[in-house]
Parts: sequence; structure tokens; C-alpha cells
Amino acid sequence: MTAGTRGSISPYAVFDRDSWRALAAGSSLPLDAADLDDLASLGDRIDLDEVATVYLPLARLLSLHVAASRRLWAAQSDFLGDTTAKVPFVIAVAGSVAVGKSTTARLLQTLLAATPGAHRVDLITTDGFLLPNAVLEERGLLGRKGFPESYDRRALLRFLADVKSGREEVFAPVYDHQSYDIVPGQVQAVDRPDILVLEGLNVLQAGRRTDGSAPDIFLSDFFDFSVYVDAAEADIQRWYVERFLALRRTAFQNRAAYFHRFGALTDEQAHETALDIWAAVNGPNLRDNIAPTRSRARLVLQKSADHSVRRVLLRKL
Ligand SMILES: Nc1ncnc2c1ncn2[C@@H]1O[C@H](COP(=O)(O)OP(=O)(O)O)[C@@H](O)[C@H]1O
Ligand SMILES: CC(C)(COP(=O)(O)O)[C@@H](O)C(=O)NCCC(=O)O
Repeated sequence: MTAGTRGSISPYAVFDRDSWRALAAGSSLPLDAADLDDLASLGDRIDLDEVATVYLPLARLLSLHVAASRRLWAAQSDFLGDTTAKVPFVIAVAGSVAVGKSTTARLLQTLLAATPGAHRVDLITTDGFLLPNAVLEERGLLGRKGFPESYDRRALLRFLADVKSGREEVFAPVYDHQSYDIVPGQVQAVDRPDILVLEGLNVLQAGRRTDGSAPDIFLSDFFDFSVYVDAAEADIQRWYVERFLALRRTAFQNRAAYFHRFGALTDEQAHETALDIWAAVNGPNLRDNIAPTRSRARLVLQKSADHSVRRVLLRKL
């Protein structure tokens, strides 16, 4: 572990791979290579050694936080004479499109569910709170999917406030990447899990009222912990292009896929198209709306060009 660079004030303690891995020495992995294959997203290169080095220590740290927060909740409930038994511990996972948030979120879900105390861990992605394509089109926002204005932020806030207040069944809408739209009538229920992982590129954003003023409640008010998955934009852009090429051979071949028309592109055309989408949508969104939220995260996973995590930054202030 090292302190921040001399002369500058950093709120983070910085861990290289070896010092971070040592924190979970002696713990065994509750998953095998086949389980890992099942949960890793397309294009996310990850192996069991990476899980042991990066994600196992993180899951152990998170379990400490969960246990401490339960003790605090119980003490406060005692003091207040409150009967709400417990409320979910909420972990936010943020980062760019194509950085590997979903693999991180699913790994945390699997590892935390296997920790002693057998936590029930639910996972929600914020894409369910995107406005339906018809509404985006009406507002001229179809080319801004993933930007703050493309979400129903109020519904997302309401959802999380309900989860965090210990409500029995709370429902999140569902998004489908194949149809590129919200699935009408489909919902995902969250029923007082021990832990909720909330994954999405917008989770650390502050939001804004229609008159431009700051809201009096933020999504992050409901977080107990937050993780930002970070990498150099040139690497993320390359991962995006590689995934687009792979999707062209798989998901885009499906006639029902919104991007089916890209299924017939040559390698070169697909490469150009992916770069164009990056330049028009995902790159500007990363620079303007996502990367500026990194410093709000409790922990930052900094990835190298090969997807492996190079450094872990943990807030100490
Ligand atoms: N057009 C698409 N068709 C099918 N799956 C997709 C498409 N775009 C993204 N995905 C999948 O959706 C998930 C979320 O992707 P994304 O929002 O880029 O976040 P991340 O790569 O950080 O997990 C990933 O599992 C990815 O493989
Ligand atoms: C659906 C997404 C906005 C991500 O949603 P999230 O769950 O992070 O809120 C993103 O994966 C996406 O599809 N962006 C649109 C631009 C593109 O197709 O690359």
C-alpha cells in the first residue's frame, strides 16, 4: 500500500496487485472456471487467478462492511424502538459502457452470496430505468442512450428509496439489449435481500432538476458502498470495438435484434461503425458524465489494457 503522490492530497490508499491479493490470503474461491465462464460478459477476459487477486479481497472487505452496518442498524433500531428488522446493504457499481461493470457486479454477487452468513444478493442494472425508445425518439434522444437525460431518474430514485426503506416487494423495469428497448410489462422483483448490487453507468451522477438546480436527494444517499471500474479511454474504446465485432457474429445475427442490420457488415465496416458510435455516443458520455463521477466512489478498480486490474484505490478519507 502507498499513500498519495507526494505534495498532492489523495483521499485514497493505493494497493498494487500483490498487496491487495494478500488481504484475502487463506480464503478459498467459491467458484470454478465453468462458473466464471458463465458469469463473465462477452469480451471480458478474466480467470480464476484474477478473481483471487482482485475480487475475493474486495468481497471480504464488503462483508466486513455489511456485518458492521448490520450491527449499527441493530443498535440504532434498539435505541429508536424501531421494528424494521434490517434493510438491504446497497453496493453501486459504476463505469463506462464496455468497461466490464456487469462482470464485476455478477462476481460480487456470487462471492458475497457465498460468504459465511449466506447473504441473499440481488442485482439490478440501471438500464431498466432508460426511457422506452418511443419516448427517447419523441424527445430527440435516441442517439443519447446512456446519457443522464435518457433515464427516468425519478423512477430510479423512487425504486432505491423503497428498497432502502425495507419495503417488501419493489419492482424494477427490464431492458433488453437484443431489442434495444424496455420490455413492456416485464419487471424484476427485489424483496428485502441482504445486499443489493446496483450496476450502471449513471449511478454516481448527481442528477439535476428541470430548472437546472441541484436535487435535494441523490441516488448515492442510498449507497452503503460504491465501486468505479476504471480504465484508459483508448482501452475501453478498443474493448467496445472488439465486442461489437463479436456481437456482429453472434447476437446481431438474430433477426429480432435491433442491430441485425450490422450483422452483414464486413470486418472493416463493423470496425468503422463501432468507432463512429463510440465517437458520437459512448466516448462523450464517458468524458462528460461518467469519468467525472469517479472521485465519488469508495473504491476504484483500475484496469490495464488486458482487462486485469492494475491497482485498487480505497478511500481512506
Ligand atoms: N448490442 C448488444 N447486444 C447484446 N448484448 C449487449 C449489447 N451491448 C451490450 N451488451 C451486453 O450488455 C452488458 C452490459 O454492457 P455495458 O453497458 O457496455 O456494460 P459493461 O461492459 O461495463 O458491463 C454486457 O454483458 C454486454 O456484453
Ligand atoms: C444500455 C446502456 C445505456 C447501459 O445501461 P446501464 O445498465 O449502464 O444503465 C448501454 O449498454 C448502451 O446500450 N448504450 C447505447 C449505445 C451503444 O449501443 O453503444
